[in-house]
Amino acid sequence: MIRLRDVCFSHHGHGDRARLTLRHLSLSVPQGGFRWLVGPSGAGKSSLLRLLHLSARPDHGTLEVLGLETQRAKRRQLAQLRQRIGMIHQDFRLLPDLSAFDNVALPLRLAGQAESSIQQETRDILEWLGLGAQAQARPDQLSGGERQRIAIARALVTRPALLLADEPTNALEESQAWRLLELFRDLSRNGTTVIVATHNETLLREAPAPAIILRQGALVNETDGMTA
Ligand SMILES: Nc1ncnc2c1ncn2[C@@H]1O[C@H](COP(=O)(O)OP(=O)(O)OP(=O)(O)O)[C@@H](O)[C@H]1O
Repeated sequence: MIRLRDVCFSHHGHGDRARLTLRHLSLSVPQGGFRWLVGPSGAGKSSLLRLLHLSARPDHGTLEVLGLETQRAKRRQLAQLRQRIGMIHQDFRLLPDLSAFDNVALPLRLAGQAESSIQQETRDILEWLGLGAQAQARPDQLSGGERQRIAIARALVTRPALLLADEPTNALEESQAWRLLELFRDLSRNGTTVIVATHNETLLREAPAPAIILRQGALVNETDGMTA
């Protein structure tokens, strides 16, 4: 379960006056729920994903992620919680000096998993995403779509309970985007909460699902089908 009550958030930049980026957001997503996250550029979609990924904290209000109220949680609880969250960043954030394989394996290594199962699971997900042949390539030797699929593999390899995706299809061909969407839906049917920020009109039109709609940091409404 994800629950926000009256959450406000501002970016505190260098010397700039902080501007309210998210305004009094209250919403909830049940475990296993799938939500599109939509709104014009600058509406606050990435900022909301940052809060849910525990990379930033609300200035105000309460934020519950996977049942844990984050403001009351201890540092260790937050670290454990973070290991249950998969995040696909808009700019991929791959480590440039590591191979595709080692980028994907990293969260499993950080979680202290046995090397034999790391090898197996990393190979499996790379194969599934059609990247078996690129396993030893570094990110700068890969295309944009391949890099995006590495970022997707890294987010999925830990089988997260919450998957957050920021524009995960923008470098993908249409057939790959549909395949990814099917995967997200399967994950959600199997109990993973999935929140996908997108501008992809085709996906939104062809795959109606409840949407969290933001405008200028405020929630417009949550719909049960098509987005506004
Ligand atoms: N690191 C930052 N420092 C200061 N302001 C920021 C920072 N990141 C985002 N903002 C501001 O916060 C607001 C919301 O940005 P955010 O990236 O969350 O929007 P978005 O809906 O994800 O946009 P896009 O669709 O273009 O990715 C914008 O006004 C943006 O300029």
